[in-house]
Amino acid sequence: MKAILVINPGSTSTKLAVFSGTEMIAEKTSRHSVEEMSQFDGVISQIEFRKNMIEAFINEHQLESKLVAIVGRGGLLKPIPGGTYRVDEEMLEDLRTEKYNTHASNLGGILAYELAEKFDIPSFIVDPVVVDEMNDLARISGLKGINRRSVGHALNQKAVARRAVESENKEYDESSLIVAHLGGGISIGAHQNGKMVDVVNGLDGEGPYSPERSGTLPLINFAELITSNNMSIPEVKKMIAGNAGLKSYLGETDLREVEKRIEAGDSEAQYYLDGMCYQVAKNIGEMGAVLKGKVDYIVLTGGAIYSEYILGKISQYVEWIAPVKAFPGEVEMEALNEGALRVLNGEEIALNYGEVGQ
Ligand SMILES: Nc1ncnc2c1ncn2[C@@H]1O[C@H](COP(=O)(O)OP(=O)(O)OP(=O)(O)O)[C@@H](O)[C@H]1O
Ligand SMILES: CCCC(=O)O
Repeated sequence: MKAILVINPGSTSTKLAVFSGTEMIAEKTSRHSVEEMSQFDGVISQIEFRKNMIEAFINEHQLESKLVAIVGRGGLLKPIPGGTYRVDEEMLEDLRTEKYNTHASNLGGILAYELAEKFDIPSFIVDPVVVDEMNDLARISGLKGINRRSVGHALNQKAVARRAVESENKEYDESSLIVAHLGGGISIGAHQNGKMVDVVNGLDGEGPYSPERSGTLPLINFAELITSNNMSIPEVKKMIAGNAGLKSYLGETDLREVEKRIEAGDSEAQYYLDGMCYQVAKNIGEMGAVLKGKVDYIVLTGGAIYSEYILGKISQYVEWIAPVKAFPGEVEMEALNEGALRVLNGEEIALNYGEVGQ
Protein backbone atom coordinates (compact mmCIF):
# COMPACT_ATOMS: atom_id res chain seq x y z
CA MET A 1 0.00 0.00 0.00
CA LYS A 2 1.19 3.53 -0.85
CA ALA A 3 0.13 6.15 1.66
CA ILE A 4 -0.01 9.95 1.86
CA LEU A 5 0.25 11.56 5.30
CA VAL A 6 -1.76 14.78 5.78
CA ILE A 7 -0.84 17.28 8.51
CA ASN A 8 -3.19 20.13 9.42
CA PRO A 9 -2.02 22.20 12.41
CA GLY A 10 -4.59 24.58 13.87
CA SER A 11 -4.28 27.01 16.75
CA THR A 12 -6.10 24.61 19.08
CA SER A 13 -5.61 21.25 17.34
CA THR A 14 -3.35 19.02 15.26
CA LYS A 15 -5.33 17.03 12.69
CA LEU A 16 -3.60 14.04 11.06
CA ALA A 17 -4.85 11.64 8.41
CA VAL A 18 -3.45 8.97 6.17
CA PHE A 19 -4.91 8.20 2.76
CA SER A 20 -4.52 5.33 0.31
CA GLY A 21 -5.62 6.91 -2.98
CA THR A 22 -8.73 8.89 -2.04
CA GLU A 23 -9.63 6.62 0.87
CA MET A 24 -8.89 7.88 4.36
CA ILE A 25 -7.56 4.88 6.26
CA ALA A 26 -6.72 6.50 9.59
CA GLU A 27 -7.16 9.85 11.26
CA LYS A 28 -6.48 11.50 14.57
CA THR A 29 -7.37 14.92 15.96
CA SER A 30 -5.48 16.05 19.03
CA ARG A 31 -7.03 19.04 20.80
CA HIS A 32 -4.62 21.36 22.60
CA SER A 33 -5.95 23.14 25.66
CA VAL A 34 -5.13 26.77 26.46
CA GLU A 35 -2.92 25.48 29.36
CA GLU A 36 -1.05 23.06 27.07
CA MET A 37 -0.31 25.78 24.51
CA SER A 38 0.64 28.34 27.16
CA GLN A 39 4.04 26.60 27.59
CA PHE A 40 5.03 27.90 24.12
CA ASP A 41 5.89 31.50 23.40
CA GLY A 42 4.70 31.30 19.80
CA VAL A 43 3.98 29.03 16.87
CA ILE A 44 7.55 28.14 15.85
CA SER A 45 8.45 26.87 19.32
CA GLN A 46 5.74 24.20 18.93
CA ILE A 47 7.57 22.32 16.17
CA GLU A 48 9.10 19.55 18.33
CA PHE A 49 5.90 19.10 20.36
CA ARG A 50 3.80 18.61 17.23
CA LYS A 51 6.47 16.54 15.48
CA ASN A 52 6.60 14.05 18.36
CA MET A 53 2.84 13.64 18.10
CA ILE A 54 3.06 12.96 14.35
CA GLU A 55 5.93 10.48 14.76
CA ALA A 56 3.84 8.57 17.31
CA PHE A 57 0.98 8.49 14.75
CA ILE A 58 3.36 7.18 12.04
CA ASN A 59 4.62 4.44 14.38
CA GLU A 60 1.16 3.51 15.60
CA HIS A 61 -0.03 2.92 12.02
CA GLN A 62 3.30 1.43 10.84
CA LEU A 63 3.55 3.93 7.99
CA GLU A 64 7.37 4.18 7.70
CA SER A 65 7.74 2.03 4.57
CA LYS A 66 4.36 2.99 3.07
CA LEU A 67 4.58 6.77 2.87
CA VAL A 68 5.12 8.22 -0.61
CA ALA A 69 4.49 11.88 0.27
CA ILE A 70 3.61 14.19 3.13
CA VAL A 71 1.32 17.18 2.64
CA GLY A 72 0.76 20.00 5.11
CA ARG A 73 -1.69 22.89 5.32
CA GLY A 74 0.23 25.84 3.93
CA GLY A 75 0.83 28.99 5.90
CA LEU A 76 1.37 32.72 5.60
CA LEU A 77 3.66 33.12 2.58
CA LYS A 78 3.96 35.77 -0.10
CA PRO A 79 0.79 36.14 -2.24
CA ILE A 80 0.67 33.15 -4.64
CA PRO A 81 -1.83 31.47 -6.99
CA GLY A 82 -3.82 28.45 -5.84
CA GLY A 83 -2.40 24.96 -6.43
CA THR A 84 -0.03 22.33 -5.02
CA TYR A 85 3.47 23.51 -4.12
CA ARG A 86 6.55 21.45 -3.35
CA VAL A 87 8.03 22.62 -0.04
CA ASP A 88 11.53 23.93 -0.69
CA GLU A 89 14.22 25.86 1.20
CA GLU A 90 12.94 29.28 0.10
CA MET A 91 9.41 28.54 1.34
CA LEU A 92 10.80 27.04 4.55
CA GLU A 93 12.80 30.17 5.25
CA ASP A 94 9.67 32.36 4.93
CA LEU A 95 7.70 30.03 7.20
CA ARG A 96 10.42 29.62 9.84
CA THR A 97 11.13 33.35 10.06
CA GLU A 98 7.40 34.18 10.04
CA LYS A 99 8.18 36.74 7.35
CA TYR A 100 4.49 37.20 6.52
CA ASN A 101 3.16 36.95 10.09
CA THR A 102 2.55 34.13 12.50
CA HIS A 103 -0.20 31.48 12.03
CA ALA A 104 -0.56 27.87 13.16
CA SER A 105 -0.81 26.75 9.53
CA ASN A 106 2.82 27.91 9.04
CA LEU A 107 3.74 24.68 10.80
CA GLY A 108 2.10 22.57 8.05
CA GLY A 109 4.85 23.14 5.50
CA ILE A 110 7.64 22.98 8.08
CA LEU A 111 6.49 19.70 9.63
CA ALA A 112 5.75 18.10 6.24
CA TYR A 113 9.24 19.03 5.03
CA GLU A 114 11.16 17.91 8.12
CA LEU A 115 9.40 14.55 8.30
CA ALA A 116 9.50 13.91 4.54
CA GLU A 117 13.24 14.58 4.53
CA LYS A 118 13.67 11.78 7.05
CA PHE A 119 11.83 9.33 4.77
CA ASP A 120 13.36 10.74 1.56
CA ILE A 121 9.96 11.48 0.01
CA PRO A 122 8.46 14.74 -1.35
CA SER A 123 6.54 17.23 0.77
CA PHE A 124 3.80 19.58 -0.43
CA ILE A 125 1.40 22.29 0.65
CA VAL A 126 -1.91 22.96 -1.15
CA ASP A 127 -3.93 26.19 -1.53
CA PRO A 128 -2.33 27.98 1.43
CA VAL A 129 -4.08 30.76 3.35
CA VAL A 130 -2.42 33.39 1.10
CA VAL A 131 -3.84 32.19 -2.22
CA ASP A 132 -4.13 35.40 -4.19
CA GLU A 133 -6.56 35.56 -7.10
CA MET A 134 -7.94 39.00 -6.17
CA ASN A 135 -9.03 41.44 -8.81
CA ASP A 136 -6.96 44.62 -8.91
CA LEU A 137 -9.67 46.92 -7.54
CA ALA A 138 -9.99 44.68 -4.46
CA ARG A 139 -6.38 45.47 -3.48
CA ILE A 140 -7.02 49.15 -2.74
CA SER A 141 -7.30 49.91 0.97
CA GLY A 142 -8.13 53.60 1.00
CA LEU A 143 -4.73 54.83 2.16
CA LYS A 144 -1.67 55.15 -0.07
CA GLY A 145 1.07 52.79 1.12
CA ILE A 146 -1.29 50.14 2.49
CA ASN A 147 -2.71 47.43 0.24
CA ARG A 148 -5.32 44.84 1.16
CA ARG A 149 -4.01 41.28 0.94
CA SER A 150 -5.74 38.02 0.20
CA VAL A 151 -5.74 35.87 3.36
CA GLY A 152 -8.44 33.33 4.08
CA HIS A 153 -9.43 29.70 4.39
CA ALA A 154 -8.67 29.20 0.69
CA LEU A 155 -8.18 25.43 0.92
CA ASN A 156 -11.58 24.75 2.46
CA GLN A 157 -13.37 27.56 0.63
CA LYS A 158 -12.29 26.21 -2.75
CA ALA A 159 -12.94 22.57 -1.82
CA VAL A 160 -16.50 23.19 -0.57
CA ALA A 161 -17.21 25.55 -3.48
CA ARG A 162 -16.35 22.70 -5.87
CA ARG A 163 -18.51 20.25 -3.95
CA ALA A 164 -21.43 22.71 -3.86
CA VAL A 165 -21.53 23.22 -7.62
CA GLU A 166 -20.65 19.64 -8.55
CA SER A 167 -23.65 18.42 -6.55
CA GLU A 168 -25.73 20.49 -9.01
CA ASN A 169 -23.81 19.15 -12.03
CA LYS A 170 -22.17 22.52 -12.60
CA GLU A 171 -18.52 23.48 -12.99
CA TYR A 172 -16.63 25.53 -10.38
CA ASP A 173 -14.83 27.30 -13.23
CA GLU A 174 -18.16 28.55 -14.58
CA SER A 175 -19.90 29.50 -11.33
CA SER A 176 -20.32 32.53 -9.06
CA LEU A 177 -20.36 31.80 -5.35
CA ILE A 178 -19.96 33.47 -1.99
CA VAL A 179 -18.24 31.19 0.52
CA ALA A 180 -18.15 32.09 4.22
CA HIS A 181 -15.86 29.97 6.42
CA LEU A 182 -16.69 30.34 10.12
CA GLY A 183 -14.06 28.82 12.38
CA GLY A 184 -11.92 30.40 15.10
CA GLY A 185 -11.33 33.00 12.36
CA ILE A 186 -13.81 33.98 9.66
CA SER A 187 -13.10 34.61 5.99
CA ILE A 188 -15.60 35.32 3.22
CA GLY A 189 -14.68 34.91 -0.43
CA ALA A 190 -16.28 35.93 -3.72
CA HIS A 191 -15.57 33.08 -6.17
CA GLN A 192 -16.04 33.89 -9.84
CA ASN A 193 -15.29 31.41 -12.63
CA GLY A 194 -12.87 29.39 -10.46
CA LYS A 195 -11.05 32.33 -8.89
CA MET A 196 -11.40 33.88 -5.42
CA VAL A 197 -11.60 37.44 -6.76
CA ASP A 198 -12.05 39.12 -3.38
CA VAL A 199 -11.83 37.92 0.22
CA VAL A 200 -12.71 39.43 3.57
CA ASN A 201 -9.52 38.89 5.56
CA GLY A 202 -10.23 38.55 9.27
CA LEU A 203 -6.60 37.90 10.19
CA ASP A 204 -5.58 41.46 9.26
CA GLY A 205 -8.62 43.03 10.89
CA GLU A 206 -11.30 43.06 8.21
CA GLY A 207 -14.92 41.98 8.16
CA PRO A 208 -17.01 40.40 10.91
CA TYR A 209 -15.76 39.62 14.38
CA SER A 210 -15.27 35.91 15.00
CA PRO A 211 -14.79 33.72 18.09
CA GLU A 212 -11.27 35.19 18.48
CA ARG A 213 -10.72 37.95 15.89
CA SER A 214 -11.92 41.56 16.02
CA GLY A 215 -12.77 42.09 12.37
CA THR A 216 -13.12 45.75 11.30
CA LEU A 217 -12.76 48.30 14.12
CA PRO A 218 -13.50 52.05 14.27
CA LEU A 219 -10.02 53.34 13.34
CA ILE A 220 -9.79 56.41 15.56
CA ASN A 221 -10.82 54.52 18.71
CA PHE A 222 -8.40 51.73 17.78
CA ALA A 223 -5.50 54.18 17.31
CA GLU A 224 -6.31 55.80 20.67
CA LEU A 225 -6.42 52.41 22.40
CA ILE A 226 -3.05 51.21 21.14
CA THR A 227 -1.23 54.48 21.70
CA SER A 228 -2.64 55.00 25.19
CA ASN A 229 -1.55 51.46 26.11
CA ASN A 230 1.86 51.79 24.37
CA MET A 231 1.20 48.53 22.58
CA SER A 232 3.86 46.90 20.37
CA ILE A 233 2.98 45.50 16.94
CA PRO A 234 3.12 41.85 18.14
CA GLU A 235 0.77 42.81 20.99
CA VAL A 236 -1.62 44.47 18.54
CA LYS A 237 -1.57 41.42 16.26
CA LYS A 238 -2.28 39.13 19.18
CA MET A 239 -5.11 41.34 20.37
CA ILE A 240 -6.97 41.68 17.07
CA ALA A 241 -6.39 38.12 15.85
CA GLY A 242 -6.43 36.07 19.06
CA ASN A 243 -7.98 37.92 21.96
CA ALA A 244 -10.84 39.81 20.36
CA GLY A 245 -14.33 38.94 19.12
CA LEU A 246 -16.40 36.64 21.34
CA LYS A 247 -13.33 35.97 23.49
CA SER A 248 -13.19 39.63 24.48
CA TYR A 249 -16.95 40.02 24.98
CA LEU A 250 -17.76 36.67 26.60
CA GLY A 251 -14.38 35.16 27.58
CA GLU A 252 -15.25 32.18 25.37
CA THR A 253 -14.28 30.95 21.89
CA ASP A 254 -16.16 27.64 21.93
CA LEU A 255 -19.50 28.31 20.27
CA ARG A 256 -21.01 25.21 21.89
CA GLU A 257 -20.41 26.80 25.28
CA VAL A 258 -21.85 30.11 24.06
CA GLU A 259 -25.01 28.27 22.95
CA LYS A 260 -25.27 26.54 26.33
CA ARG A 261 -25.15 29.95 27.97
CA ILE A 262 -27.91 31.20 25.67
CA GLU A 263 -30.05 28.17 26.52
CA ALA A 264 -29.50 28.97 30.20
CA GLY A 265 -30.93 32.46 29.61
CA ASP A 266 -27.71 34.50 29.19
CA SER A 267 -28.96 37.46 27.11
CA GLU A 268 -25.46 38.94 26.77
CA ALA A 269 -24.24 35.71 25.10
CA GLN A 270 -27.19 35.88 22.70
CA TYR A 271 -26.54 39.56 21.92
CA TYR A 272 -22.91 38.98 20.91
CA LEU A 273 -23.56 35.77 19.00
CA ASP A 274 -26.37 37.47 17.09
CA GLY A 275 -23.97 40.37 16.44
CA MET A 276 -21.45 38.00 14.89
CA CYS A 277 -24.11 36.51 12.60
CA TYR A 278 -25.29 40.00 11.64
CA GLN A 279 -21.77 41.07 10.69
CA VAL A 280 -21.16 37.86 8.70
CA ALA A 281 -24.40 38.50 6.78
CA LYS A 282 -23.40 42.14 6.08
CA ASN A 283 -20.10 40.98 4.59
CA ILE A 284 -21.81 38.30 2.50
CA GLY A 285 -23.91 41.15 1.09
CA GLU A 286 -20.71 43.03 0.27
CA MET A 287 -19.42 40.05 -1.71
CA GLY A 288 -22.80 39.93 -3.48
CA ALA A 289 -22.04 43.42 -4.75
CA VAL A 290 -18.56 42.28 -5.89
CA LEU A 291 -20.33 39.62 -7.98
CA LYS A 292 -22.83 42.25 -9.24
CA GLY A 293 -25.71 40.26 -7.79
CA LYS A 294 -25.02 37.23 -9.99
CA VAL A 295 -24.62 34.61 -7.27
CA ASP A 296 -25.38 30.94 -7.89
CA TYR A 297 -25.02 29.85 -4.24
CA ILE A 298 -23.98 31.11 -0.86
CA VAL A 299 -21.94 28.39 0.83
CA LEU A 300 -21.61 28.41 4.64
CA THR A 301 -18.85 26.23 6.09
CA GLY A 302 -16.49 25.80 9.09
CA GLY A 303 -17.07 24.42 12.59
CA ALA A 304 -19.63 27.11 13.49
CA ILE A 305 -22.02 25.88 10.81
CA TYR A 306 -22.67 22.74 12.87
CA SER A 307 -24.81 25.15 14.86
CA GLU A 308 -28.42 25.23 13.59
CA TYR A 309 -28.78 28.54 15.42
CA ILE A 310 -25.92 30.25 13.56
CA LEU A 311 -26.88 28.71 10.21
CA GLY A 312 -30.48 29.86 10.67
CA LYS A 313 -29.57 33.40 11.78
CA ILE A 314 -27.23 34.07 8.86
CA SER A 315 -29.56 32.44 6.33
CA GLN A 316 -32.44 34.72 7.39
CA TYR A 317 -30.41 37.75 6.33
CA VAL A 318 -28.92 36.47 3.07
CA GLU A 319 -31.13 33.87 1.45
CA TRP A 320 -32.73 36.55 -0.71
CA ILE A 321 -29.38 36.86 -2.48
CA ALA A 322 -29.04 33.20 -3.53
CA PRO A 323 -29.80 29.67 -2.24
CA VAL A 324 -27.76 28.83 0.87
CA LYS A 325 -25.83 25.55 1.03
CA ALA A 326 -24.33 24.41 4.33
CA PHE A 327 -21.10 22.38 4.63
CA PRO A 328 -20.53 22.14 8.41
CA GLY A 329 -16.91 21.55 9.43
CA GLU A 330 -14.29 21.39 6.73
CA VAL A 331 -12.91 19.07 4.07
CA GLU A 332 -9.33 20.26 4.42
CA MET A 333 -7.81 16.81 4.96
CA GLU A 334 -9.41 15.44 1.79
CA ALA A 335 -8.48 18.59 -0.16
CA LEU A 336 -4.83 18.36 0.94
CA ASN A 337 -4.66 14.70 -0.05
CA GLU A 338 -6.33 15.40 -3.41
CA GLY A 339 -3.81 18.17 -4.12
CA ALA A 340 -0.87 15.83 -3.49
CA LEU A 341 -2.51 13.01 -5.46
CA ARG A 342 -3.01 15.22 -8.54
CA VAL A 343 0.75 15.77 -8.59
CA LEU A 344 1.75 12.17 -7.81
CA ASN A 345 -0.66 10.91 -10.52
CA GLY A 346 0.82 13.32 -13.06
CA GLU A 347 -2.42 15.30 -13.52
CA GLU A 348 -0.69 18.48 -12.35
CA ILE A 349 2.87 19.68 -11.97
CA ALA A 350 3.84 20.87 -8.49
CA LEU A 351 4.33 24.64 -8.48
CA ASN A 352 7.68 26.12 -7.51
CA TYR A 353 7.38 28.80 -4.77
CA GLY A 354 10.40 30.72 -6.03
CA GLU A 355 8.93 31.06 -9.53
CA VAL A 356 5.47 32.47 -8.72
CA GLY A 357 3.83 35.38 -6.93
CA GLN A 358 5.27 38.78 -6.10
N1 LIG B 1 -21.29 21.11 16.89
C1 LIG B 1 -20.95 22.38 16.99
N2 LIG B 1 -21.88 23.34 17.26
C2 LIG B 1 -21.52 24.63 17.36
N3 LIG B 1 -20.25 25.09 17.17
C3 LIG B 1 -19.32 24.18 16.92
C4 LIG B 1 -19.59 22.79 16.80
N4 LIG B 1 -18.43 22.15 16.53
C5 LIG B 1 -17.46 23.11 16.48
N5 LIG B 1 -18.00 24.31 16.70
C6 LIG B 1 -17.32 25.60 16.81
O1 LIG B 1 -16.59 25.88 15.65
C7 LIG B 1 -15.47 26.70 15.99
C8 LIG B 1 -14.22 26.06 15.44
O2 LIG B 1 -14.37 25.87 14.07
P1 LIG B 1 -13.21 25.19 13.23
O3 LIG B 1 -12.91 23.85 13.78
O4 LIG B 1 -13.60 25.35 11.78
O5 LIG B 1 -12.05 26.21 13.58
P2 LIG B 1 -10.48 26.03 13.62
O6 LIG B 1 -10.09 24.92 12.68
O7 LIG B 1 -10.01 25.98 15.03
O8 LIG B 1 -10.06 27.43 13.06
P3 LIG B 1 -10.12 27.92 11.56
O9 LIG B 1 -11.28 27.21 10.89
O10 LIG B 1 -10.36 29.41 11.68
O11 LIG B 1 -8.80 27.56 10.94
C9 LIG B 1 -15.38 26.73 17.51
O12 LIG B 1 -15.89 27.97 17.98
C10 LIG B 1 -16.28 25.58 17.90
O13 LIG B 1 -16.87 25.81 19.16
C1 LIG C 1 -7.05 31.09 7.57
C2 LIG C 1 -6.58 32.50 7.61
C3 LIG C 1 -7.56 33.45 8.21
C4 LIG C 1 -7.66 33.38 9.70
O1 LIG C 1 -6.99 32.57 10.37
O2 LIG C 1 -8.43 34.18 10.23
